Amino acid sequence: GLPVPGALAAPLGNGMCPVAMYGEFAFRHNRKSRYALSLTERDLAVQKLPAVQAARGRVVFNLRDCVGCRAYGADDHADVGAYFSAYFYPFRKRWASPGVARQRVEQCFRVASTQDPHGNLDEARKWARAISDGSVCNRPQKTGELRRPCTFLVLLNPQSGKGQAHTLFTRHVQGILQEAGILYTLIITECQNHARELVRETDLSQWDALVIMSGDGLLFEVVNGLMEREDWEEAIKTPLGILPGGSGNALAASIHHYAG
Ligand SMILES: Nc1ncnc2c1ncn2[C@@H]1O[C@H](COP(=O)(O)OP(=O)(O)OP(=O)(O)O)[C@@H](O)[C@H]1O
Repeated sequence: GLPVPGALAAPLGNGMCPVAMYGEFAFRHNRKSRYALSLTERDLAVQKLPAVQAARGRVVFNLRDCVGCRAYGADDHADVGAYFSAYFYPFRKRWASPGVARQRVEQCFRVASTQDPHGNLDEARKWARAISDGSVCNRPQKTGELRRPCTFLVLLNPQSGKGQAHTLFTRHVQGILQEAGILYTLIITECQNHARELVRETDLSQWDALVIMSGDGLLFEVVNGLMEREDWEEAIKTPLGILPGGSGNALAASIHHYAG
């Protein structure tokens, strides 16, 4: 990015945090307009240029709502530009129903400050790293240092609920894991106690978290599997996640409600 221009730094920040990075880019799918990006510890402000009036054409994304950011080169060899995409899930008003829900917003920028594709890619990577780091620092529950890449074991019960867990995973979860840069192994349980036995025997050091996509029953099995291990005292500290795949999903609903 460009050096932070002193005169712009204060108004573009959120008033509390100084601007850590500043750059001017186009959107991936609209190269005509240019946007000023200001990254602070808390948020990413996107200001359409020229900034005629404060707060017009300006959108601020909270890094707490960001699941990840990745950088990549152009598909087209004739394009010297590089790209970075940030994935946000802010609360937005629902369409045609009351209340708010998290909705996906992808912001994809084109870096073309030089004629050198490698230089542009380095710049895009710097932004992607800074935005990803910022999103991790802003998570409500900090679970210590995250290993990169982070690796999950996902246990999915294909029979749970109306038998739609696998479809729901493919349609809604897979993409978010990719956006967050999380590697995962998906195990589809074949019968009762499959997950319990697997968790009892597996080398847990391979996984940063165990994610259950099912109802309460499969989580119950996984907790039992962890407690049946010789190293249960350590094993039970493995972070567990639950994604609603069952019919009731009472536990998933309350955990996600309290986790925001
Ligand atoms: N492939 C499978 N075939 C049959 N049963 C399975 C399979 N995999 C897991 N199970 C068992 O199915 C039981 C019910 O699963 P779970 O509670 O997760 O779903 P559910 O009953 O649909 O959800 P909810 O608790 O929300 O009503 C669990 O005890 C689990 O051991």
